[in-house]
Amino acid sequence: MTTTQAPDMYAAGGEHIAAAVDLVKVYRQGQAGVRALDGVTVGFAQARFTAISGPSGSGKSTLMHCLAGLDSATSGQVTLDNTELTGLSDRELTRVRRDKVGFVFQSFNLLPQLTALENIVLPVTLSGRHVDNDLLDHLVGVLGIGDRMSHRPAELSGGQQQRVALARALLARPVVLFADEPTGNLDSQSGAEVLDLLRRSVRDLGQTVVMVTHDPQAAAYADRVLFLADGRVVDDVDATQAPKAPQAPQTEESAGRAR
Ligand SMILES: Nc1ncnc2c1ncn2[C@@H]1O[C@H](COP(=O)(O)OP(=O)(O)OP(=O)(O)O)[C@@H](O)[C@H]1O
Repeated sequence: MTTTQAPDMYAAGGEHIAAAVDLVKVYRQGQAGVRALDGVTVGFAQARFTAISGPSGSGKSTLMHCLAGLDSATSGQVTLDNTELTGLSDRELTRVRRDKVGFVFQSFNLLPQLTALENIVLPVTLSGRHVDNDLLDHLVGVLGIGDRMSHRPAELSGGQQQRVALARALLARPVVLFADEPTGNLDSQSGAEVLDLLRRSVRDLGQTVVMVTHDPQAAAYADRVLFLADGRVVDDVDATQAPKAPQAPQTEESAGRAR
């Protein structure tokens, strides 16, 4: 296990596709302030799967929102694909989010009136780009949703809806795909499948993925796990080097199956 907080390793830009330097976020609450991020310096390498983990209220979502240009920091720097987000206007931030960022949320966020296929292609067509049909076919095949393309979200299971959301995010070829508790609304089987698909997008498509999760089993799918506590990075584990990251404790039943 390696604990790293050295700012020079995580200087903005360089080999990192996304980075935060000395990021502070204070939410004002009347006279008081909540220091949700307290000087976070971290970089994310391309084509890696990073989980941001930590207890409730530790700042995971706030960090993700600042990295993705959904929220602005109180101080510090965020860079995404060599663009410094700090200081951009709302309009410029909207463009960065549209062109460079993909999202997968716990709640799927599909448009209910549209079919699965229409949901998947919507962001690309809205941004005036043409749909890469080869990539679309590939994603639909890998995600196993080919026979669901004409269904509306209400006619799909939670796992299928999250696969549609994943296809929608990946089709746009985002610089970084941010996933916020993507398995939070799924049963464990569907959740494991979605996590495996995220991992495959990193391996097969070279996608960079940053996932917020409080679930150690979900975090175990990542190459790297950042742990936050009280708005600070308290541990940074390279899971490709370390012994396999936290697994569910073995039950009598699973031990029996393994025997
Ligand atoms: N809009 C807001 N206004 C005021 N305080 C906020 C706001 N958003 C978050 N906070 C506070 O900032 C801190 C960090 O919140 P954040 O949502 O980033 O944590 P988290 O680790 O994602 O938590 P969880 O796992 O429960 O989602 C918490 O103390 C939270 O109450």
